[in-house]
Amino acid sequence: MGSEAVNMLRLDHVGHAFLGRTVLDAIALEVEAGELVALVGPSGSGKSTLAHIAAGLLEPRQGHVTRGYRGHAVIFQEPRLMPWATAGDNIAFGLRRHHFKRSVCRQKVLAVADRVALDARDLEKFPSQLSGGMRQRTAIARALVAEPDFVFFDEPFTALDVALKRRMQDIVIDTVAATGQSGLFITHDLSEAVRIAHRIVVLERHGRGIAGSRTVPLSPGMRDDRMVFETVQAFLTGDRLFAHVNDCDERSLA
Ligand SMILES: Nc1ncnc2c1ncn2[C@@H]1O[C@H](COP(=O)(O)OP(=O)(O)OP(=O)(O)O)[C@@H](O)[C@H]1O
Repeated sequence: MGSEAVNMLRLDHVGHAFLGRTVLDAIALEVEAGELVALVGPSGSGKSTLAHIAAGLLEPRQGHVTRGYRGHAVIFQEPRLMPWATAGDNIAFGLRRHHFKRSVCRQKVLAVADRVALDARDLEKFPSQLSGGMRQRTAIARALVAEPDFVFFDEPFTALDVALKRRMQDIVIDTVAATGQSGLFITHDLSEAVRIAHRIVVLERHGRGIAGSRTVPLSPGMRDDRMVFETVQAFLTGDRLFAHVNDCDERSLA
C-alpha cells in the first residue's frame, strides 16, 4: 500500500469491558482502502467484540473509531435471514435504504445472486428450503448487493464444510479484487486468514491488546494451496507472534 493510502477504518486507543472485566485495552488498528485485514486470536480473545465496536454495533468504553468508508455491511457466522421472506426478498432487503425502482432492484439482486452462484429458482425459495451453504450465500449476497465499500466479516464461514468454505473465500477474494472493497475479517482459522487477507493482525494471548501484524506475501488471488500451507507452517513454527493463536481455542479441543 502506498503512502497516499486512505484509512477506511481507524481505531484509536479503543477499550472495552464486560461486567467490570477488561476485554480490550488501548487497541490501535487501521484498515486502508482496498485492504482486507484478518483479525486472529484464540477463542475469547475479543475478536468479535472488536469487530462489533468497529462496525458501530457496540459503543466502546474508551477510545475512538473513525470510519472513512461510505457504507458498510456485516456478515455474521449465522446467516440471520428473515424466515418469512424468499431468498430474493432477503437479498433485496440489503437495498432498502436506497429507494431504487423495482426493476433496478431486481437487476441488482439477480447480478449479485449470480456472483454467489444462486439461480432464479433459488431466489424463490424460503430460507427453510435452502441448504446451509445456500443460506450463507444468500446472506453474503444481501451484504454485497448495495455495493458497500467496507465489509465486516465475523467468522462467516466457520459453520460450513471445507469445500463450501473455500468457495465462499474465493467469492470474498474475487469481490475485493474486482471492487477495491476493504474489510475486516474475523477468524480463528489461520489458513483462512493467510488465504484471503492482505495483512493479519494478531490479538494478544489473553486478549486485551494487539500483539502485532504481518503482511501476507503475494496478492490473495495469487496464493495456491502449497503457498498457503507453507506460510501457515512458517508462521506457526517460526514466528513468535503466532505462537498462541491455536491455544485455548475450545474448537481445537473437540
Ligand atoms: N455480552 C457480553 N457480556 C459479557 N461478556 C461478554 C459479552 N460478549 C463477550 N463477552 C466476553 O468477552 C470476551 C471476548 O469475547 P469475544 O466474543 O469478543 O471473543 P472472540 O475472540 O470473538 O471469541 P470466539 O472466537 O470464541 O468467538 C469473552 O470472555 C466473552 O465471554
